[in-house]
Amino acid sequence: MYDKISPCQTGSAITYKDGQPIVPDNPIIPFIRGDGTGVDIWPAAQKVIDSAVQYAYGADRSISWFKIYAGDEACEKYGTYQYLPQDTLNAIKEYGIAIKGPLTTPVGGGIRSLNVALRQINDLYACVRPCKYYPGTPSPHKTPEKLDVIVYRENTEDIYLGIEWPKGSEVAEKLITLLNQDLIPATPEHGKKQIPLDAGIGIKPISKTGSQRLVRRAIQHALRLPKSKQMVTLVHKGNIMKYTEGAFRDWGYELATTEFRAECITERESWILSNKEQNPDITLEENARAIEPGYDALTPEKQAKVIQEVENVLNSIWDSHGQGQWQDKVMVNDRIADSIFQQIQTRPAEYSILATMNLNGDYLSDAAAAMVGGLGMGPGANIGDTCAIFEATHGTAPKHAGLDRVNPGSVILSGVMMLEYMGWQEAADLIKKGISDAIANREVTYDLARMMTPPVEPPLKCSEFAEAIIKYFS
Ligand SMILES: NC(=O)C1=CN([C@@H]2O[C@H](COP(=O)(O)OP(=O)(O)OC[C@H]3O[C@@H](n4cnc5c(N)ncnc54)[C@H](OP(=O)(O)O)[C@@H]3O)[C@@H](O)[C@H]2O)C=CC1
Ligand SMILES: O=C(O)CCC(=O)C(=O)O
Ligand SMILES: [Mg+2]
Repeated sequence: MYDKISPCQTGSAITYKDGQPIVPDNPIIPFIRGDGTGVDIWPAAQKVIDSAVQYAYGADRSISWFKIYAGDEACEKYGTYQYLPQDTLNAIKEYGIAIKGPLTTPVGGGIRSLNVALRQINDLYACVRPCKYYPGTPSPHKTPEKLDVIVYRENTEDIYLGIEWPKGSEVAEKLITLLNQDLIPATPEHGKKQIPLDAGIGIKPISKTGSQRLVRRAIQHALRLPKSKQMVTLVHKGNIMKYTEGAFRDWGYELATTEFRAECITERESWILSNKEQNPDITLEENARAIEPGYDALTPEKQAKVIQEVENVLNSIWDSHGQGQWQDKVMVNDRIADSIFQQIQTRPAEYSILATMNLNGDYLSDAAAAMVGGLGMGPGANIGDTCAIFEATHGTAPKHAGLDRVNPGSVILSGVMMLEYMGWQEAADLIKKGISDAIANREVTYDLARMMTPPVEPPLKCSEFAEAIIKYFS
């Protein structure tokens, strides 16, 4: 089954039942070291994870690491341009869970992202990136402790599908001509718009299936959170991209109010119900006016639609969700993407799970990580129904590569997510304690050291930070 690698002699594979991993006491877990700073970070992360498992379970549990290859290391082993060998794909499929360091993607030409390819090939449709504050972490934000969000990023479609053509290529010109001469004129809403002939063209598919399976996972996750954090915000730019990003929002609400009807309340429904709770005699029209800004300026048809919406909500969920019962449900709301970037800064405590499409999620997860200490503290998981790959939010940070200086925290925290996913909570908790204590004692790498007051000098090396975390297990 494998060409140039040999699976571990001890241990067995993680399997899946109904989307949940079944984890033996000695799982074989494939790992990709990664390019750039992967050479520094991965050994540090592996050491911390192994120490935590050993400390928590003694001889009862251990991980058998299976080294697999991608990126530069794969080309060295498998030959030129062999960035993602079949061996690697086979191992991930066979063993069900993998963890990886970052992999380089060139800008402009060159290979397409290996990171994205791994997600698409394994159908890891939910990219889960928690951004939570560890006390003592320096932050550019005044109240970083108020931010505790999880970005749920759709991971398989959107422009990351990589279907695009460069300016001047035969297909781009053909497509532009077809659009300009045929499809755009045949669509009245597009008027006389035309695409410049010297445009590159990219395709942004957002499907109902892809959107709803992501939102489904986000709602399921919200249901496992404490009541005060049971919120899912659908983040989109649906005012501009109506049939892709706008549709994502609509499909999200549709799912919440059908499949999760008993468990969810939308923000608008909550306004309708609470208006009636505060004033049992409120008319449908008064209620409609209260929930719809600019109601009086609407056409009679649009006003009738809002009134109908109020009536439908009261008829369908007053008994199950009214009289305050909605306050115990998962709150599903939506925000326009540009606005959420300022909302997490100005009103961080009001958000919990941010469910969004691929590009928005990519941007948002870096921005949210910055608020709680930077990319050195941003873990992530790519989750599907029969496979999961854990990796940091950050990339290869090439200027720091090989210097033993970057923060391994993101990959270590991705390891924490992996341990939690495996149900090895004791080991995960030990690492979280180790990180908290190391930061509280100002034992940190350069990125956190430079933001502390006074700055920590000299900062710990990458490998020393791992040692410090392990030291604080006891
Ligand atoms: N999943 C993946 O594997 C990803 C891969 N990439 C790829 O990585 C490459 C480099 O991308 P780039 O845009 O530079 O983004 P990076 O995330 O690699 O780095 C940007 C900056 O973030 C900070 N940073 C990143 N990692 C750490 C860390 N572990 N500890 C402390 N600070 C850190 C550094 O800031 P400073 O220098 O200011 O201290 C660094 O210069 C590209 O090829 C990109 O495609 C990008 C994202 C994800
Ligand atoms: O694949 C890459 O090179 C970049 C991906 C990325 O930025 C991300 O997944 O956050
Ligand atoms: Mg990114």
